[in-house]
Amino acid sequence: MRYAHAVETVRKAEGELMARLPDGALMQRAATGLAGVCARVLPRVYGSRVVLLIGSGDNGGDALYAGSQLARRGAAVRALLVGSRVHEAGLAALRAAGGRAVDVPRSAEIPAGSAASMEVAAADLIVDGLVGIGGSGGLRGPHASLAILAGAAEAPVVAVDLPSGIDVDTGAVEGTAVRADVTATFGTHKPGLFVNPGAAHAGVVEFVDIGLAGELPTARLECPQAGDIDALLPRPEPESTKYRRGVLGMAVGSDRFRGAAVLAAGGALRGGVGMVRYAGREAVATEVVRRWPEVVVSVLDPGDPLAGLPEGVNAWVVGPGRGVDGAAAAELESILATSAPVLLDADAVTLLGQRPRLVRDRAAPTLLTPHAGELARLLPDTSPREVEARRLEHATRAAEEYRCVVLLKGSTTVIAEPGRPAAADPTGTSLLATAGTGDVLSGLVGSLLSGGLAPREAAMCGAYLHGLAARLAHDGGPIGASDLIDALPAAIRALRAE
Ligand SMILES: NC(=O)C1=CN([C@@H]2O[C@H](COP(=O)(O)OP(=O)(O)OC[C@H]3O[C@@H](n4cnc5c(N)ncnc54)[C@H](OP(=O)(O)O)[C@@H]3O)[C@@H](O)[C@H]2O)[C@@H](O)CC1
Ligand SMILES: [K+]
Repeated sequence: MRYAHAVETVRKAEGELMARLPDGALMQRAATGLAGVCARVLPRVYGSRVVLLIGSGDNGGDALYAGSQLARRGAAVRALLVGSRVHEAGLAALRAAGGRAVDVPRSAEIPAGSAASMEVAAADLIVDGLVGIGGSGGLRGPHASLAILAGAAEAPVVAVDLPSGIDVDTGAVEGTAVRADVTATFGTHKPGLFVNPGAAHAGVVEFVDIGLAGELPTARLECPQAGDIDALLPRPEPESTKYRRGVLGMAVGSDRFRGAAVLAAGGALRGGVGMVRYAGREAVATEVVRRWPEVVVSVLDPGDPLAGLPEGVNAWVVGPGRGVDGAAAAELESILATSAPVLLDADAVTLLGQRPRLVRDRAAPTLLTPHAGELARLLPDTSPREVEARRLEHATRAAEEYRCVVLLKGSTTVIAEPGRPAAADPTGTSLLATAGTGDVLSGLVGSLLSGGLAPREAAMCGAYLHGLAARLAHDGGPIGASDLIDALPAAIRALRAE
């Protein structure tokens, strides 16, 4: 598991550790780790041209000390000073090691052909020490110009602690931010490194241990790795039966959206469920069984649909393609009145917006799996754009307001549960941005719920496998939701092989 802490927590932990260490010791640890990352990125240190982008704060100080270490190993190091101040001791160390510093004019534009722009273009490695955890908002003035120049240069960019310009605690990017190939982060990960758009700016994240672990409380955000997911996934045991492995009830699809039912059932079956019990109209049930003969169906009578809902299921998936009419609302209410874990997706989330109490007052485990548009409908005065830009914040808010677990789908899937650290899925990919992938996810996570996982853990495992399956299914061309289903067994195998 990778853990991330908010800025305020990092500052407090650093303060406590610093009080017990000699002056500057923490920065030296950070700088040495950073120099090591830079040395691994460069084909060779000796003779290479390293350009440091240096802002006012200690982030620049880290870069200057790391630059001094690289200069001692024979690199030609240039520091471009762009802040209103500079870390003087770091600058002195760089100069003593043979590095040079250039003052960048504080004007907003850095003209092509200026010394600074030529240095950046000719670099073998660019180190982003513009701002760290003391930054706020998108980059300003010459900081922004340097970030753009670095993005246009051929050299790899190593970000110090985080890519300058991303919001450390949320991953939001408001304006210009550095796009790094590698980020060397100190002491703990920062939430913005795991959540898009920040995560997409961070590149490969390398953790540099500066001895902070003992001072850190519970993480704000967790990012599960393959081993964590493997440890959570239910495994069939010798005495497993289809009932023990889990019976999943599915109230999904409608005459109009039959494919949603087929895809969701496929996600459940390939997710390892013991048995799927599909409940729906005859035409849909027929399609489901044609594609998946192992599904047991309950054909619902349009005159009295609630009477036909199967009993004795371990968990329910409700909503994808189901519609938002009165019958769908009554069905949702009836399923939420049971004591089984329930996953609400798509139309069921929309219905919930008008009836929040259905979930708020529910004692049994409940999981919502909205995309940004659906989540926005659950939160008053919130637009889908705002949800996309600050995913973590909005998922957390919805989980608290509805007192349940929320999996927010999208460019980074995040999972929130009141009183627990949020989780960010690392496997997400734009390959998943096609119709029907959400239906597959609902079935997959439902199967894990029916297998006994708690909603947060089922959501973490489902999101991880879903992204991994997309990557495995991808052979260069586009993929569809059905390909995801086919790739799920390979994703589970790949996890176990690691
Ligand atoms: N604490 C520790 O023990 C350790 C800390 N460590 C390191 O210190 C880093 C934190 O250092 P920090 O607190 O000095 O802040 P940091 O982010 O370098 O600079 C903030 C300054 O930048 C500016 N600025 C802000 N926003 C801006 C914007 N949008 N666009 C442009 N400029 C902007 C603003 O300056 P001003 O504009 O006022 O000149 C502000 O004052 C941390 O990330 C890690 O790398 C490690 O060595 C380990 C030990
Ligand atoms: K930085």
